[in-house]
Amino acid sequence: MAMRVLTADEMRAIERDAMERGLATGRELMERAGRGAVRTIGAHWPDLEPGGARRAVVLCGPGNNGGDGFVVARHLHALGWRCDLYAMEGAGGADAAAMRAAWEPLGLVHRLGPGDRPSLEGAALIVDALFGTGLSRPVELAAIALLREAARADGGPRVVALDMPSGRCADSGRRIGPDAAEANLTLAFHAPKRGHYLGDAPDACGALRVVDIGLPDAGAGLPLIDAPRWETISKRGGHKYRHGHAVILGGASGKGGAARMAAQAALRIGAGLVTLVVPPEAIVENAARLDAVMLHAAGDAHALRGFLSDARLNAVGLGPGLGRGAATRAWVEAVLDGPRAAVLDADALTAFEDRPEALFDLLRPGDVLTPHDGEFARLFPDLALELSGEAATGPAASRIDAARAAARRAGAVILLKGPDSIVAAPDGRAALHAAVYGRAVPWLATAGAGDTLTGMITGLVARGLGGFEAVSAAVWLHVEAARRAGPGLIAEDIASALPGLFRDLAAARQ
Ligand SMILES: NC(=O)C1=CN([C@@H]2O[C@H](COP(=O)(O)OP(=O)(O)OC[C@H]3O[C@@H](n4cnc5c(N)ncnc54)[C@H](OP(=O)(O)O)[C@@H]3O)[C@@H](O)[C@H]2O)[C@@H](O)CC1
Ligand SMILES: [K+]
Repeated sequence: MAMRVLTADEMRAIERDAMERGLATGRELMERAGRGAVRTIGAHWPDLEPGGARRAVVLCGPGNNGGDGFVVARHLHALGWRCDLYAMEGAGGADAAAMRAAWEPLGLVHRLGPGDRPSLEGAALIVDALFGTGLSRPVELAAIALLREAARADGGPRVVALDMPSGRCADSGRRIGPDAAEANLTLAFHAPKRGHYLGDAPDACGALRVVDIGLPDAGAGLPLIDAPRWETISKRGGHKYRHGHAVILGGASGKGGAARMAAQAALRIGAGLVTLVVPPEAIVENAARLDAVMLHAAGDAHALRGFLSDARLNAVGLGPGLGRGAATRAWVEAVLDGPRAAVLDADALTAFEDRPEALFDLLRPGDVLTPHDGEFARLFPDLALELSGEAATGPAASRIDAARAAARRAGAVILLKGPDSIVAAPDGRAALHAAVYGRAVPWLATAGAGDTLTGMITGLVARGLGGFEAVSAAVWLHVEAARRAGPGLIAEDIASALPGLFRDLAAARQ
């Protein structure tokens, strides 16, 4: 089953359900969280394990995250650590109070006030147990800057955050207010939260590990996109016409590279045939550069409509290298007026920035839009605005909320691209693809990578996958191919890496 990411509300519901069913008390869960955290810290940093005269500074907040901190301190103490506890004043619940009481015979608890910066002298570890899923407003503590500086420094104490780096929203990954902590290791209790994967939060989290606290997997949350099932992308015999005919539209002479890369990617992902349709004057250039991809000339939208009336064509991808003018709008209208599913990217989106509703009126539920953040902001300025800057209260609106709202409004599948890509369908389905932590591919930020992805999605739609399924498969394969190619990658390498990737996926299945 796909790994799932939770909101704070979903996490609370899982805890509540387990408690109501008598599976565990809140205190038992807190004990498991703290004990599991210490075990995971030891596994992640084995050089810290032997204990000895190590010093840890533990910062505890007023809620249950702070309660976890007292449990961590007690278990570190049992391993021979000297722990200095700093706790905020506050209401706190009964469980957190009980964990504080269990710590108190073992050592002092200093009061942590807004301006306090605890000494880190001789410390090997700092535990951020200030705020987790309950963060509701900006944090005003000098200790936050201390955590951030320590996480960024080389050679100082290592920072471990319990559940979230304090000041980051568990639902959106955004900072609540201007100040948020950073960590070298973040420990998510029971399951990762959405906020661990979104925006710049992965940088703030450092590494991410999940700590099992013995709660059942209720299947709640948003799926994290994993490898597509081999059956969905493999070919089981049949001639080329059985595997779909993808069409990519290309632009003027001299600007054809983007569409050519999309066309080649559509072929590599397994479309039986791919035709690149270009203005007549661009035929010579493209004929000199393409062999397996077929070419067709269309001088205007009328000619395009005529070509697309061929019932054997299955899907059309357009946008890369088309230009932003009225001609592109006319091509988009011609495509959306016909029966083929469309994948719209780049200039096909930007051409409608003045009147996005005109585009939305034409879209059908199986069509796909693949905006990056800039293109998204042009089509959905109000949704993008909600995501800009820091949030004032938690939980804050997230890229997932924005992509879902955009899919509903557009009436089509949306792929909001980034290291954290969101796919959302107008029927409410959504999934997250995370190219962060161990799957980070910073070298994928290169010219043509998006055009290649457009081609891969178009190819899969031509082969018969629905828009949502095609995007989910393509986005994973795209990153995996880029990981194979490695640093130094140029966009052409992505499609070239697909055969090796397919070979390994097929082998893994046997
Ligand atoms: N329940 C369980 O059994 C388990 C829970 N677990 C742990 O509990 C964590 C969630 O605990 P939580 O719900 O108590 O929230 P938490 O993040 O500690 O903060 C809430 C407190 O902070 C306060 N507050 C908020 N923002 C503030 C600010 N800016 N500045 C100052 N105060 C602020 C807020 O006050 P309020 O907003 O109500 O005024 C409230 O008092 C979760 O992340 C995990 O670590 C695990 O042990 C597994 C078992
Ligand atoms: K924390």
